[in-house]
Amino acid sequence: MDYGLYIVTDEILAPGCSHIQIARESLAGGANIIQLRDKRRGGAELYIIAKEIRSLCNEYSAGFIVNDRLDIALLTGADGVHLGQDDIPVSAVRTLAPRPFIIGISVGSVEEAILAEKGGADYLGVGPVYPTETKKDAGPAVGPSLIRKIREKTKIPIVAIGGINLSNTRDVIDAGADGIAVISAVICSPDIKIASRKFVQLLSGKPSVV
Ligand SMILES: Cc1ncc(COP(=O)(O)OP(=O)(O)O)c(N)n1
Ligand SMILES: Cc1nc(C(=O)O)sc1CCOP(=O)(O)O
Ligand SMILES: [Mg+2]
Repeated sequence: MDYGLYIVTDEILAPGCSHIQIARESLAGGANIIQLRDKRRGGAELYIIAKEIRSLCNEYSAGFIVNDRLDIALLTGADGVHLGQDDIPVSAVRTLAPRPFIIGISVGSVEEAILAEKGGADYLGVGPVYPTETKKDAGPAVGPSLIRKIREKTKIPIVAIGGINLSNTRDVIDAGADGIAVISAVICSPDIKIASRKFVQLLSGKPSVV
């Protein structure tokens, strides 16, 4: 899985723009992974949305991850689920979802990262790297130095999240992140496709032409 540009959907930050529209525009701009993240909708609606995003991701050969909802991920053929520290333990999820199903875990310390890797996680969501308004309970920013420390102690891919923008992307990649998970810097921009493309170009080392 290429973790490069990992877009997390959020309809609250983008009034009038649905998860599906966010996914479609981000994919057209070159996003590698879409994570469906919705704390409000029930399973019936999420199931329909997730199925649609699954097929969009297939069109672009991109990965599809569902936040929190293992049931929705499994039922819609998602590539994986993203879990927080308080969610079902990875060892339990594995009994229902063997590899190649991907399990991503949020971590905010070296200790959590080591435990997540030992427990069988496939990647680590490290954050919040920078201050963010998007997730109020994310805790204090850990900075790129934590990515460097986690890189030294673990082997599985690291996805940096929290306050990632075009100006700090280089720093988190240089610190050892395999990808960046972005919400507001893409979703709150006037054009999601163009914003995604700028990140992709930055990650590929090419100068931005848009
Ligand atoms: C890639 C990635 N990393 C971290 C998170 C945060 O997940 P979690 O801690 O479960 O918090 P919520 O997103 O559920 O509020 C993530 N979603 N994606
Ligand atoms: C969903 C999420 N998880 C975080 C964590 O630290 O685990 S920070 C975060 C929000 C990221 O949004 P933005 O790109 O707008 O800062
Ligand atoms: Mg969660």
